[in-house]
Amino acid sequence: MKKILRKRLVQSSHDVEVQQKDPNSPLYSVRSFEQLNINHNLLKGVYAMGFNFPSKIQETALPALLADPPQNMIAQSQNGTGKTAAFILASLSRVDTSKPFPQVLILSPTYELAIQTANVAKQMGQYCQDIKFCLAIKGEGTHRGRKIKEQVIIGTPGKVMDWSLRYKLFDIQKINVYVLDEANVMIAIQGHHDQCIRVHKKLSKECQVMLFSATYDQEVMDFAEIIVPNPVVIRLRKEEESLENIKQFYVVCKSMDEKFSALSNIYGVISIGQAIVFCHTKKTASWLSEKLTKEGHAVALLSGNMSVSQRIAVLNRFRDGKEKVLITTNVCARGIDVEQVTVVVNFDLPVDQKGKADCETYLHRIGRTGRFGKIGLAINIIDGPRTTIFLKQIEDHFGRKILKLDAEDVDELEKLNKD
Ligand SMILES: Nc1ncnc2c1ncn2[C@@H]1O[C@H](COP(=O)(O)OP(=O)(O)OP(=O)(O)O)[C@@H](O)[C@H]1O
Repeated sequence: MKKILRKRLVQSSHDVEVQQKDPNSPLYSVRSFEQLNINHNLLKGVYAMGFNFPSKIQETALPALLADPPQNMIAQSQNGTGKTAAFILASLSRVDTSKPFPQVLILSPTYELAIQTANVAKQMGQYCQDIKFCLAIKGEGTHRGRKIKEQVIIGTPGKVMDWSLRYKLFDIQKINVYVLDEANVMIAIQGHHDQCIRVHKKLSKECQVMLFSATYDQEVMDFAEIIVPNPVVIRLRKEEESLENIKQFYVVCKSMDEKFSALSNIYGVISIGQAIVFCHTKKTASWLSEKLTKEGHAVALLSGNMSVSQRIAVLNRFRDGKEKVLITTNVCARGIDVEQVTVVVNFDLPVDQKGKADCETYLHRIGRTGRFGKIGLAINIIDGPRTTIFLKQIEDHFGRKILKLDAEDVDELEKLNKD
């Protein structure tokens, strides 16, 4: 199995350039970054990050976002196709460094994501030394009353609302660019929705609004079109949402012990890259991590009841490859970008509040692998009729077959080579 996966997952280095020439790929581009009229110093940052050509979303969104007058946008593109870079390039292009106050406000649903986005922004802006960044997340105190001078604020909705509306640490009317990353969840989740809308209502009429997400519910889309005036809308068809480069499989187990042993077998193959294992509850996640640790495996656990600093420390260790496996719940399903993740395991399939398969979360979870055209594997563990139905619902929703895999049977594993 190790051999097969190594062949499939690691020898895919030619892929990005090939995919960028394939018109059907989300990485396809006809233009270069130079042709997108990006500021010279930002362009240097882009190249320093190793980006040679824009992806489809970058080349489609940037001309409209950089146009004069600024265009509002509601954009959709698959997981891992470079949305973050698109909105950061557009936002940083609008910063007037002669003005020492916030002009760009980027909201993320979690603090891990806000930190990650801020890091991308700092890298992209590394040659624009006068652009300053400020993180508005839990744990980041500001001295009461200290006005924020940095031009770019990246944070979570609650903290941003506190700093702007409650403590008046910056003037929201002076914000020129307002970005909602993971817009679907920002609008669909009640708490975030209320905070984003309260901030949004205080923006000036001229402020450019950008919504980016890999998925949009119809209600969210309807609502977004009401709050974002005259937007340029970039949408995907349902069948384009799930990525070809992520191969999806399922394994059937009869008991918790079998699930555990299937996972142990899978664990055996992931020394070649890294894996994220998703569980339904914090309890299962910690049970699983204890059990694997007892067997001598180095695993990391990330769950919602950890403190801010613990969560960030766990993610940093995982990013640095200190642990190969991260066991988590939905807290890590969205946006987290760790390039070396080759396998995602759904120890439990995601379920929504109505007791149906949560297809959107499924897509975001498996999108933690297969970043920017890399090949990834998603393995779903099924343990009875209920989860079989969920799997079917997911297949039907995306119109994509999920193949059976026998974690014990080498011939079956050969299937990985054929798709
Ligand atoms: N033009 C490019 N060339 C090469 N790599 C790129 C390019 N744009 C982005 N990337 C890389 O691709 C990966 C995925 O990008 P990013 O995180 O922006 O995707 P995303 O669409 O925001 O994903 P998600 O929907 O999961 O949040 C990152 O590691 C990023 O550095």
